[in-house]
Amino acid sequence: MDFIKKTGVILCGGKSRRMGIDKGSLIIKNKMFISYAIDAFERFEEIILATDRIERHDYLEIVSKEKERIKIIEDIYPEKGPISGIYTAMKSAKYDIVVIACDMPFISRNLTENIAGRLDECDEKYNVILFSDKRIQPLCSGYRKIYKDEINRCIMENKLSLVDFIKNNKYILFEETNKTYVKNINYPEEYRKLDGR
Ligand SMILES: Nc1nc2c(ncn2[C@@H]2O[C@H](COP(=O)(O)OP(=O)(O)OP(=O)(O)O)[C@@H](O)[C@H]2O)c(=O)[nH]1
Repeated sequence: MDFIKKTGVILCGGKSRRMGIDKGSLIIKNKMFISYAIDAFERFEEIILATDRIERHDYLEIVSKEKERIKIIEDIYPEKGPISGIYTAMKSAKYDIVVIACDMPFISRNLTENIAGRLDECDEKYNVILFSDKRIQPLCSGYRKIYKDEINRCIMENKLSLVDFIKNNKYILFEETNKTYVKNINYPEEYRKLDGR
């Protein structure tokens, strides 16, 4: 199989305050959320699990051993949210990155691959930002490694909004009408309602 020359990044840090337990370790149809995310990057040459503290997340160690292409990295800046995971991933990624969150169990391989394809097609200064469910989806988008220093500067200045970072730089929108792919599960009630859990 020819691998896609992009780095797939799965954000799996955070506090899970609303859910109460790590969202990546939740199970639907006998499979952990994190495994659905890994499957979405099946054809990517490199996969990064971006977490805040490795020792807190045993299940990440276990799933990372399933494939040689998976590595776990720890946020360089703690307590700064998803932007910190994206920055740390960019620093160690071989390629431009496609980012998804670990709490999107319906994510599709087609979607991640289409975002990767759009990164290849468009000018290399443009991030590729998903527009779905009537809004931009910064946690399911393609980012260029050239913005690493810019993102670092945002974090240093405590400007932690990814939406602001996106809007202050070059981007194109990638539209996806099926909003199910990016549905994320944040609350125990939402999890309980999932079919086949
Ligand atoms: N690497 C990394 N990922 C994060 C961090 N904060 C959140 N995430 C991830 O970003 C995605 C969205 O996170 P949220 O749902 O907004 O935050 P959360 O902390 O997971 O959950 P709440 O505490 O309930 O808001 C999830 O995939 C999280 O795993 C962080 O500080 N570092």
